[in-house]
Amino acid sequence: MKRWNIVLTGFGTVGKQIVRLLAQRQDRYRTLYQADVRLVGVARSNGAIYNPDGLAKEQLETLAKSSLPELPEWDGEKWLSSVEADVLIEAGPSDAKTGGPGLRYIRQALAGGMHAIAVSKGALVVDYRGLSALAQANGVQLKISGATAAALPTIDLFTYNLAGCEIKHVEGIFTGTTNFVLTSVMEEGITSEEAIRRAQKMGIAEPDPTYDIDGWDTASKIAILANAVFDAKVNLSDIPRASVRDLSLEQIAGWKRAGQVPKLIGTIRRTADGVKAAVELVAVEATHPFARVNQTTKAIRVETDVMGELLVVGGKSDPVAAAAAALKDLEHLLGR
Ligand SMILES: NC(=O)C1=CN([C@@H]2O[C@H](COP(=O)(O)OP(=O)(O)OC[C@H]3O[C@@H](n4cnc5c(N)ncnc54)[C@H](OP(=O)(O)O)[C@@H]3O)[C@@H](O)[C@H]2O)C=CC1
Ligand SMILES: N[C@@H](CC=O)C(=O)O
Repeated sequence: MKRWNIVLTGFGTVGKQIVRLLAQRQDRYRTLYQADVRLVGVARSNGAIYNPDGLAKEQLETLAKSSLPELPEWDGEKWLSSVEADVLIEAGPSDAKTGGPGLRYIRQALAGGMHAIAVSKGALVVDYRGLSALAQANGVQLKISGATAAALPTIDLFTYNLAGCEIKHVEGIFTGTTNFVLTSVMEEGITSEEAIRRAQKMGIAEPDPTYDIDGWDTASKIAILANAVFDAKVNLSDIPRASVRDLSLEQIAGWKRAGQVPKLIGTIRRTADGVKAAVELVAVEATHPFARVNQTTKAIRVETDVMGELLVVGGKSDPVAAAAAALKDLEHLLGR
């Protein structure tokens, strides 16, 4: 039985679900992969716990309950360099400007020979290429399902199911929060502010919901996918974005009168000038397949050269589903 030590950075809404599912699935890992998977370390914003034999339930409960004391001298990178682990799962904040702590943790993990599973997006937005090269140079893997629409298959669809195909065009509903807002204002008649509050309660909106509402979340996901799948060099700042904030009653009434349904759609297309990505607010006709993708559900449509067109609908945004997507990546590592 091979031992797999896991460390987790970020113990918030998704991190807690990762911990719960990891514990629940221990027997599955033993039976299917002959893997003794142990969570040995968990870090929050200003403190962490570590036990090389595996963290006890009580230690995790204490960490979850504690409002950690202010420890300005606590250094997450120093802590990470002191732990022994095979896999880092990064579920801290998504900082798409600098990469935030996630970028430093993932770099450090890969350079030190750990596989990394990213749930946060910032590191990948800022330096997917660098991280991918670092992983390759160190003989480890960088897995990114959680950061690329999580339960909706995107990166795995491209790399496994469509392996060998030329991807010509991608479009999708990649952000559950914005789809929930649009569905709510159209069908329930509530304001976008109220819909955002509900998305926050469900744990799917980003800590600063502006990141979702103004299209940054979708832009981040398509930037990562464009760079990972199309080997492009797309910067977040190059991607034109649309927002679902301040939708007027006239706009909503107009869509309803025309029988159209508004959707925030991310696209990646090959052009003569290279790969282009965009986030647009599109009023699709009622017959369009995206018109029936509602609430927190997401969808992706892909055009390929030889496998035709594919449409995947589902993989709603949800913290448990996001945790499950990260652990799908873990199973791919265990099963190598
Ligand atoms: N929510 C969702 O449905 C999904 C979220 N994601 C991504 O997953 C990530 C986590 O989301 P979510 O759990 O909702 O966010 P939360 O805000 O609930 O949790 C963030 C966690 O990160 C911790 N953290 C902050 N700074 C550091 C640091 N320097 N070192 C270690 N830990 C740190 C926080 O610590 P503390 O507890 O001390 O505050 C907290 O535990 C985000 O990047 C998000 O974009 C991806 C897919 C779906
Ligand atoms: N904020 C995102 C969740 C993670 O990617 C969403 O609403 O889909």
